[in-house]
Amino acid sequence: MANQTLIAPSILSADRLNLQRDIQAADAAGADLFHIDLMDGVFVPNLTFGPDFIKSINQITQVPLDAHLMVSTPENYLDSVVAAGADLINVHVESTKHIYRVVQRIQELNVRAGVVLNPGTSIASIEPLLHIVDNILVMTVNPGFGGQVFIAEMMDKVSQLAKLRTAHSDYTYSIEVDGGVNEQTIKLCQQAGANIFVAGSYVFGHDITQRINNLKQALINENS
Ligand SMILES: O=C(CO)[C@@H](O)[C@H](O)COP(=O)(O)O
Repeated sequence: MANQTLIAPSILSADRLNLQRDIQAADAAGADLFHIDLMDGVFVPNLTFGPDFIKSINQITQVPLDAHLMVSTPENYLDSVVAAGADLINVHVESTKHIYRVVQRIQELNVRAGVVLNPGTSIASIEPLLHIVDNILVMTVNPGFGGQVFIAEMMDKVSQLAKLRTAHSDYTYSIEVDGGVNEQTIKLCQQAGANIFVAGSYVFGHDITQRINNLKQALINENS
């Protein structure tokens, strides 16, 4: 996962009444990772899924699962999210008083640990974590809702993180982007140095196979 290019459809935008259909369509279309947003209505003004939901998804797909915890006190959910089958857990810096301990705990549970930077959160806030984290998720919208407009200014943050990783041999994190990713913005994200691309409303509610192919094609064309 560290340097692999991964397309991660965000389940938030899937059809709730036809979740299995949408997830299996994305799986068949070559989704590399499913991004699952857990929101508690406190850390962000929206409510979504809990650990049981991750468990259900894990039963219908072999695709690895990326749990994005938009909850206060994420330490309360780590064990159950891991037991449910998450392969990567992303935690917001502001959501806990003990972000270093949370990262360590996720890794003790043998799961990849990521930290999330909101648009208003600086790289400096995670500087002490850069040598231990497995992933950094750069939010390219404000967290809480699908279908928002991509904030292009966040590309500076992505390129700084990529440069820091090149400059430090002990930094091994992958760089994930989330919010407003489509066949155009994905190219900007890749140019800046991201390798995991979350896309919700661009993929779901449309021809899922076509949309995932478009994203993959945009990356191939960008490379050639
Ligand atoms: O974390 C979030 C929203 O807070 C995302 O994962 C959204 O699900 C992305 O949706 P789009 O911006 O791609 O529609």
